Amino acid sequence: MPVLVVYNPVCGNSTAGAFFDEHVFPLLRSSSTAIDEVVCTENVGHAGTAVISFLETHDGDVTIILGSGDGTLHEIINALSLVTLKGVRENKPASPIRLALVPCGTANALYSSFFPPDTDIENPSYRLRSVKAFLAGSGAVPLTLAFTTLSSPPAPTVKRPQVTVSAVVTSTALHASILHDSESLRKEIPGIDRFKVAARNNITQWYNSYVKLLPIPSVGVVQIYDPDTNSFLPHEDSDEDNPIVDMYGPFAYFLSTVNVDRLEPAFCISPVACSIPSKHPSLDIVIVRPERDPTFDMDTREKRISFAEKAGMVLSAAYQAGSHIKLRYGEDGTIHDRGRGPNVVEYIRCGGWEWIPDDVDDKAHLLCSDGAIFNIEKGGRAVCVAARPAENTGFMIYIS
Ligand SMILES: Nc1ncnc2c1ncn2[C@@H]1O[C@H](COP(=O)(O)OP(=O)(O)OP(=O)(O)O)[C@@H](O)[C@H]1O
Repeated sequence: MPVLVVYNPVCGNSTAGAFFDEHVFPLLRSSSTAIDEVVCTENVGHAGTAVISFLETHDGDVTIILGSGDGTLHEIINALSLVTLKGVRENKPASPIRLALVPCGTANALYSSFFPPDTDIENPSYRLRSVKAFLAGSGAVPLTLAFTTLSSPPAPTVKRPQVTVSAVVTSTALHASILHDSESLRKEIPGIDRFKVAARNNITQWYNSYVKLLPIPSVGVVQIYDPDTNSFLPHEDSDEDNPIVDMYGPFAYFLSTVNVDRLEPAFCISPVACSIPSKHPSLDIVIVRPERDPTFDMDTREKRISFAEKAGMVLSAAYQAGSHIKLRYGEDGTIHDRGRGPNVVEYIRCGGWEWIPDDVDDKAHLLCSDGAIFNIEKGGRAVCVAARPAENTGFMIYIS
């Protein structure tokens, strides 16, 4: 099986090169694994072009040993989704790409979801688990992908919509604003603390949008998580005759995941994604709408400032093993982890969603796909749908 090594020297704290020299290459040498090519990425987009040219010159099922964060994998997936392969693969059926991940990025959401940390995340033996699974001939699990189409408003000349593919997260609202702002903090704060700084700067913001939740095709309805029974139930507004759920803002938080239950080793934002795995390709969505607060009366600056404390509690609880999904409002609007009041978080499992931002709300037009930021055109919309490529195609991750 052809083996390609790709690592990003500037991801995370810029130590991927040293980690490969000290740990990954010696491990591969000790197991006499033949490496066909090594690529140290030189610029944005290089990982995608390098993988395409490797595939066009090497036949058969390929393994990539990838030292990066989630963003570099995102680049590879998106580069491949845009090309028709030539060379040795011209007119050949697609074959799967198997990945051994080496976490070298800032957040490493995919790695820490497949390998929930039970030790120091800097420990080399923790970081080499996926490579060791590959060397041991273990199985690889297929990734579900989220395809988001960003459409322009209707116009006399039709513009081709933009498509982005996520393997981790597709979000709008607070999370998209955090990722948008945190990029400019990368040099100053190379670690995950830059996300916390960006969160503090955006926490009073609300986002006006109209949302449609689409059913999981094989299930027929949109589902909602019920903390009392720790299970998914049909959403009260979704049945087989009318499965689509209409939802109105303002939204404080709107984030969907595939494949992962966390976005950082300890930030378990969609905790049941892994503890109650979906049998079908689907998205887990975490939504916070301030209007569910029993004390909400109108959207004022004061209300946004006082609600920011509650939004902060939700995010803090996500760091406590994902306990935000159990939070409820008391009658006076205070938040508790018990009681019978409305759930603070609406935790949805569905086949897809549409986000149609209010024209006058600029920040509601931001969309994040695995850290890459997009702007939805005024009058346009974003439609995100989950899919799992057919067996023997797509991307697979070696796990132990
Ligand atoms: N030589 C390079 N110089 C500058 N940027 C690069 C280079 N090689 C790759 N990149 C870019 O680095 C960006 C960051 O990589 P990546 O997302 O993998 O790491 P991260 O952001 O630190 O981690 P995570 O996504 O897990 O938070 C990618 O968008 C990639 O295009």
